[in-house]
Amino acid sequence: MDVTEEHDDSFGIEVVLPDGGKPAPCCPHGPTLLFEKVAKGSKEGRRFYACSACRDRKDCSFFQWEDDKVSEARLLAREADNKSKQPPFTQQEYCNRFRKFASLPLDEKKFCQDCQVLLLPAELSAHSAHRSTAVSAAQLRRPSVLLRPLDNKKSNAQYLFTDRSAHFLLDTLAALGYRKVLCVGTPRLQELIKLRNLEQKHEPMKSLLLDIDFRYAQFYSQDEFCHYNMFNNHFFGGEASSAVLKAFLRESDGEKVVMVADPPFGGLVKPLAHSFSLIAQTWKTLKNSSDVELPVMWIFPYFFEPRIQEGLPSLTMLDYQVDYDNHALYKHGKTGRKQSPVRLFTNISPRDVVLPKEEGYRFCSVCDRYVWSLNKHCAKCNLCPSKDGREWKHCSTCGKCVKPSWKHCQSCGRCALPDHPCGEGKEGCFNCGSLKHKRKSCPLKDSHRINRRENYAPSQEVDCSVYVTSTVSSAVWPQATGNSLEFRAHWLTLTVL
Ligand SMILES: C[S@@+](CC[C@H](N)C(=O)[O-])C[C@H]1O[C@@H](n2cnc3c(N)ncnc32)[C@H](O)[C@@H]1O
Ligand SMILES: [Zn+2]
Ligand SMILES: [Zn+2]
Ligand SMILES: [Zn+2]
Ligand SMILES: [Zn+2]
Ligand SMILES: [Zn+2]
Ligand SMILES: [Zn+2]
Repeated sequence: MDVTEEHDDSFGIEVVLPDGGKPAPCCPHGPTLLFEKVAKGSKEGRRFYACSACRDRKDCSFFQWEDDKVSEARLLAREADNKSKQPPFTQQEYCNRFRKFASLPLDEKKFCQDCQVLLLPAELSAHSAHRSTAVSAAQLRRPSVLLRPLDNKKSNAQYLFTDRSAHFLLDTLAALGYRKVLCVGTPRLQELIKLRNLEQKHEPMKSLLLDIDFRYAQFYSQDEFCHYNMFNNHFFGGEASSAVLKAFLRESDGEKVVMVADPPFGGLVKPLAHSFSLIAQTWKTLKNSSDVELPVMWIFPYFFEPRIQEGLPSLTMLDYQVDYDNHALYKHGKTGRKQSPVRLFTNISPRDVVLPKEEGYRFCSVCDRYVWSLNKHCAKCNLCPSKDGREWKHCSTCGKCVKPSWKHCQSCGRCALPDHPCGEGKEGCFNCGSLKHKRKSCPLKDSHRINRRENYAPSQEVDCSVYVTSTVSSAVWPQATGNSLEFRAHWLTLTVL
């Protein structure tokens, strides 16, 4: 059966986190993740391994049932294939190349746009038929501008911060006294930190970039970049590379560490939370203290709040809207549905993260945090209720605030979109929306999924940009295609035989 039908709710797919038992087979992206396909009505589902990093089989086709017997020959072929897909140079070699490149005269500094590499003089002839550009000293310090953003939406989704968001993050972290920033999938933040140090106006900050995009390895030294996969906490450079992280996390000189992660938005929350916990655990062990937590900022769409809090309960969602240069659809300052859905989730005390007044944020003294201008405090709920940036309204029958587009429906006994499939049980399942069964027999009833009843992800309402697919709640970054929003579900595009 080819499982590309996201509406098929007769089964669900969950990630089974590694428990230290049998090691998972590896694809070119490190250890694969174990998934469990749970069919309707059955307790135990069939398990299979698939790539942790790629949600499209075109990018990584690894598939293996957990109970498959894999022949020696196939294992060898797999190993050879994995090796052939690794970067052409080691981090050490990239550093040596960078040093040589930096010492070249300006007119010999060339970057091949086709191959996305800095070229040394001896390599020029091999790239003579390719498009290449000159590289100024300023460009060399801004790799995120020089490199073409990976637009592979299903795997890398390289959306780069606007100056507004990057500077807000940087200024906030500096003001909070952090001197070491662990940049997980945030290359632009890392380069701004380095540029800020060059200004010599502030106390210098250290940064370490962990990213799967090894093109960044060309620009950084060994203690500034690790080729890393955040879905399985895999260091492609092995022990030497994870030792770099360990050294960075050590606060021996009193320099406070903070981790900032901006994973691809379609990524599964559970493995991400697991990797981040492992990093936090390493930090804790080094600190030799059990009652402190590594300060974290996880940047992700608001509708993942329940999932993130399930994985990392100490994180709180802030109202700040993070926006991106190369994402035309969501920009700060727009209203209604055009606002960016991306927020900060942090264990830093919300009252300490001062959101810019000039952009319309204000402090709510009751909630003890900064909120967006349209997020009005509701005296009845005793909180600032809005999640999506629009002004929510209180429904006295439901006893809570709801989205502005919702109306109270007498027959459903709750607020919903005016054109919702009305009447519980009359038109399919109220839990997941399927027309094939009723709520009582919903196979997803007890699973940890975003419930349609909640204010987050009613699949009828397009504006929340989320598409709930069985147990895998896949948030999907809507792609602007003309006037319509194309929703990309993921993970279920895996072919399950
Ligand atoms: C949404 S972008 C964030 C970029 C960030 N906003 C910035 O401006 O620096 C996601 C980043 O995560 C990286 N990434 C994607 N998949 C990854 C993975 N499996 N492991 C580590 N990094 C990954 C991408 O290369 C990209 O840099
Ligand atoms: Zn893979
Ligand atoms: Zn080339
Ligand atoms: Zn409030
Ligand atoms: Zn209310
Ligand atoms: Zn209501
Ligand atoms: Zn109704």
